[in-house]
Amino acid sequence: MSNHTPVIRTEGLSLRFGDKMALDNLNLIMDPGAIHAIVGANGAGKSTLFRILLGFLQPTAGRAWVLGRASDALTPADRGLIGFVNEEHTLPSWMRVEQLIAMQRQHYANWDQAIYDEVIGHYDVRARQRISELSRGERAGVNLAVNLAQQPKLLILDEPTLGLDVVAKRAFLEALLYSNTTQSCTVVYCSHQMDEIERVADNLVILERGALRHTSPPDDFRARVRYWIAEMPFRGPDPSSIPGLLEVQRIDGLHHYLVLDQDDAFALFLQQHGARSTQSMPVSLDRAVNGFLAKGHRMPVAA
Ligand SMILES: Nc1ncnc2c1ncn2[C@@H]1O[C@H](COP(=O)(O)OP(=O)(O)OP(=O)(O)O)[C@@H](O)[C@H]1O
Repeated sequence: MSNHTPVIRTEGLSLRFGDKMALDNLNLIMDPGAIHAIVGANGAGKSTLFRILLGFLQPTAGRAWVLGRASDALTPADRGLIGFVNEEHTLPSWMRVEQLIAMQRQHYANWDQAIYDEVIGHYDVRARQRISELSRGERAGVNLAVNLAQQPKLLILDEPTLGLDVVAKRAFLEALLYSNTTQSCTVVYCSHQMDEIERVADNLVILERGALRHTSPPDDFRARVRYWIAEMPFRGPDPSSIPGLLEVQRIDGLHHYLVLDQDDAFALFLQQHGARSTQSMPVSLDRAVNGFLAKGHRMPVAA
């Protein structure tokens, strides 16, 4: 694999469960050496994508490559270069931490004890403790430390901080961000927590109902969404006629609009519909992504 080979590539990747498309003609390229965040509403297809990439599921159509290899032809050596952490932090509960480390060290040729020690330094975990005795946050820490110490080329983190408190979340993110491993590996980070995405991601990938809706640095996506407030004595334009509309609210006689891909011409549009004054402001990534995803959310079909 050359330095420029995408770490993950999919072409027309589709997976159908009955009449539901979990992945729908997904074309994705993830370059090496960055932290890519994948976001999408529940059911958008994120876990399905990971299961295909790891070779656990076969697509209905299309193909996927991981580290330059077809995902259905990964060798044990390829798998040794891929780390995977999900929210369950499944580790052998009966083992002591030191036994787990000894086992991993034997199994992974690239094991780097200094990386393990550095990452676990963010946690108060004793080598003699059994995995079953660890708190959820500590188990997440051991899981991350073990995965980073294996020095993977690709590390997939699927909602790794789910169920962790604020302190444990912070420890997890700091351990991840300040680890030397992440300088040399590609991380795919999947989360619903936009504050985490904002902190870690170089690249933002938005999935909606199994299809790719956007990919760019997070700030570029944030810049696509703006918040407008218009003072409008009348009813205002029909929402279906408002370009790029994601959300509309009327608060104290002011009309609030969240819109996608609208430049200053949007002020003119509002003025033409009776706005006496208009004001626009940027939004947080959380607001931008959630407004975007809420717009595409399925509504019940009217009877
Ligand atoms: N084994 C299965 N059988 C039938 N449908 C499935 C199966 N696995 C997933 N699906 C469907 O495929 C879609 C994608 O599911 P997936 O778990 O990949 O979503 P997700 O983006 O990971 O969601 P979440 O954020 O809730 O974890 C969903 O609509 C889900 O109902």
